[in-house]
Amino acid sequence: MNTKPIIALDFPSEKDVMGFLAQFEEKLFVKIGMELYMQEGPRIVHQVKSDGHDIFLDLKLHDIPNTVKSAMKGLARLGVDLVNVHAAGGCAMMEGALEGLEAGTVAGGKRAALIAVTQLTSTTELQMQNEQKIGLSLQESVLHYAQLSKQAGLNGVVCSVHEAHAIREACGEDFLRVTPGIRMLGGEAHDQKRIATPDGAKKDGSSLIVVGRAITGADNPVIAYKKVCELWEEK
Ligand SMILES: O=C(O)c1cc(=O)[nH]c(=O)n1[C@@H]1O[C@H](COP(=O)(O)O)[C@@H](O)[C@H]1O
Repeated sequence: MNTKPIIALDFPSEKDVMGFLAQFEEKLFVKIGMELYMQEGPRIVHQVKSDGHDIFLDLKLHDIPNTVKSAMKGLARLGVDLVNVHAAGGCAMMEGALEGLEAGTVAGGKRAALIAVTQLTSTTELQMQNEQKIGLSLQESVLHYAQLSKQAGLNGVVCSVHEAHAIREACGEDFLRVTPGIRMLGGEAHDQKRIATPDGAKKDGSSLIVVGRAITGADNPVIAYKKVCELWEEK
């Protein structure tokens, strides 16, 4: 899989996205998430794909197994590269997602990689214990969800950089550790709680990084992206 930093296209409209992408000369790996997809639907996926970019479609499905299976079957037809669900939906739901993805992938086509969100990078250990009533440490909870996702046959997880190393040890190098919550040194965290720099992510075992506001909110997004790439490439 393409290992370029994934740029989160958290924009409200097609117009904003196209204006943003027009600044770049190279083909990118981008993430289309809820904000954009809820406004523009499958059309924006087709458009970004036809411009030659790789796509992580981040809709974080979380429902009963049958519903997720059917929804994933539909998403598979969009021909994206990476999709996700919430691991909290359970093993049967994740197996359903995989079945749907396989059933919906066109014959001879490449199936999207399927990953599961463990604990959101905006969650702290205290919040997890108080609000979700999970009596584990955050590291243990993330690791548990990673192992459950692996058992269900998924290709990896979304986690923070802080858990990536332990997941690689437990689940193997090929099991993807996709890490959002990426900030430049001293950059504003916004709503993220478990953050790291691109070079920290590389060092600590991320397979892929997801970067939104550090690039999209920069005065010059192309320069910001290049800086992230340099740090990510440096081992
Ligand atoms: O699944 C995700 O992509 C995701 C999971 C997670 O735990 N944390 C997280 O921030 N994300 C997404 O990653 C992006 C991070 O954006 P920034 O905080 O602006 O870099 C957003 O689009 C989030 O929806």
